[in-house]
Amino acid sequence: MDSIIVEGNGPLSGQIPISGAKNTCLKLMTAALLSEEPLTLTNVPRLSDIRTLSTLLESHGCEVALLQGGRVMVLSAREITNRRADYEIVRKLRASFNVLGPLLAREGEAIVSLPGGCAIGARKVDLHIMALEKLGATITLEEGYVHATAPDGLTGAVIEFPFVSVGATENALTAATLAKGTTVIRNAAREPDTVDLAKCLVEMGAKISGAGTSEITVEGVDRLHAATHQVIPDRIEMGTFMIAPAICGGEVELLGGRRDLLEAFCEKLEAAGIDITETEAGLKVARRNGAVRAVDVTTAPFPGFPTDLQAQFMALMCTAEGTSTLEETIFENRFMHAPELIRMGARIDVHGGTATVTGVKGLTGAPVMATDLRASVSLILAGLAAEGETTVARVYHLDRGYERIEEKLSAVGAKISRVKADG
Ligand SMILES: CC(=O)N[C@H]1[C@@H](OP(=O)(O)OP(=O)(O)OC[C@H]2O[C@@H](n3ccc(=O)[nH]c3=O)[C@H](O)[C@@H]2O)O[C@H](CO)[C@@H](O)[C@@H]1O
Ligand SMILES: C=C(OP(=O)(O)O)C(=O)O
Repeated sequence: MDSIIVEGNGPLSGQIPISGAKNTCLKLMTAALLSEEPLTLTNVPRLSDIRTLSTLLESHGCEVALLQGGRVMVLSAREITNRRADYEIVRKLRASFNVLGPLLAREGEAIVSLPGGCAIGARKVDLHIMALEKLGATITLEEGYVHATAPDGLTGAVIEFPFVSVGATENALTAATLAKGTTVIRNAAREPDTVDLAKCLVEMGAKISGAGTSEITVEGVDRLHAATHQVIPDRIEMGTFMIAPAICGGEVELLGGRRDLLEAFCEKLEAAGIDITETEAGLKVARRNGAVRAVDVTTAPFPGFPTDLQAQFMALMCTAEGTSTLEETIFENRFMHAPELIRMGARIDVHGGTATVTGVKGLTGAPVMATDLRASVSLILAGLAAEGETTVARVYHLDRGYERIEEKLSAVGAKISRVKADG
């Protein structure tokens, strides 16, 4: 397995282009299963998660063609040839569980393995199942697979989630597009990913209103048609790279960056003393002088502070002036980066869902282990701020979600390189 080597860095300067959003693109790809006609996606990120989901879609009979060096993807599901989503693929990423809604809505049956993804908590699927049952599906759990049937099709219903689930909202949304009648999804996720999915479904002919609010209404239609849709910028990649100049000093412009996708995070970064300016090309982030201040953070569904940026923010807080409290409310096991940061000299106490971070004068490079996607990148950020060399092992997690990360960070002056497993 490859490793990444990072050396402590001075100020960064330059531009980083932001790729299309992984978590959005994956859900858009599942929508292709709803129609016999092709869905063309542009601004597709080149990531292993995208390749893994392509393989899964191909296993259902969907043709996946990549154009323009992988930036454009044409998905044609003329015919569904297989309704079973295999454990060997689904275990690799959580989003693959979202083939369930589209397969069930189109075929009246889907057999999908319980998902995997980052080991950051129990990550149940009861809300997905509840939502599809409301739409009239019969669901059983058979040897690790969710078997859903609706031989006469799905029927619109009121689905009320007890708390926000991005994945369950999206499974309900895609399934409801082909259900008979009206579906109302209450306490729906408001994440930009969900809004972009709804937008794409509308472009495919679905009748959806209220996306971006807590109540989404879907009028079922008989069929969806061809569409072309541009994937929104990756707000998590953007937030990650905003931390780089914050932790090293300097000024970096994020090309294609959009503040509206990350308002809560931007406010916390500003409270820590970082300058953020909207430019014509995106967002400029600078730490011109002075130390970073400690700031408390609580993760929450959108528009709150994203759980996917908690690890990176913790890396920043490790060298901030003062003590900060980071509360993780989405996942019960998402502090796996803390022990690794401690190896680099950080002072962190974790109690349940709360981490208390006391800033230290400097971190020191160390060999560390990447445990999940966002944890991996937090170690790279910490490595950029540390004295000496940090080797981050097991970086396959990183390649799931960050496109050409060494290239992008090197371009702004970071000392980062990859050691290939085969030498
Ligand atoms: C609300 C939230 O921030 N969701 C994040 C979550 O989406 P993802 O869709 O993976 O997770 P959910 O939004 O569904 O999960 C939110 C919470 O609900 C729980 N749950 C979920 C479904 C279910 O059927 N039963 C259940 O109990 C989960 O265990 C979790 O504690 O991880 C993604 C990848 O890190 C992030 O991009 C999303 O922003
Ligand atoms: C945790 C993530 O991915 P997954 O849901 O596939 O584990 C992520 O994108 O941060």
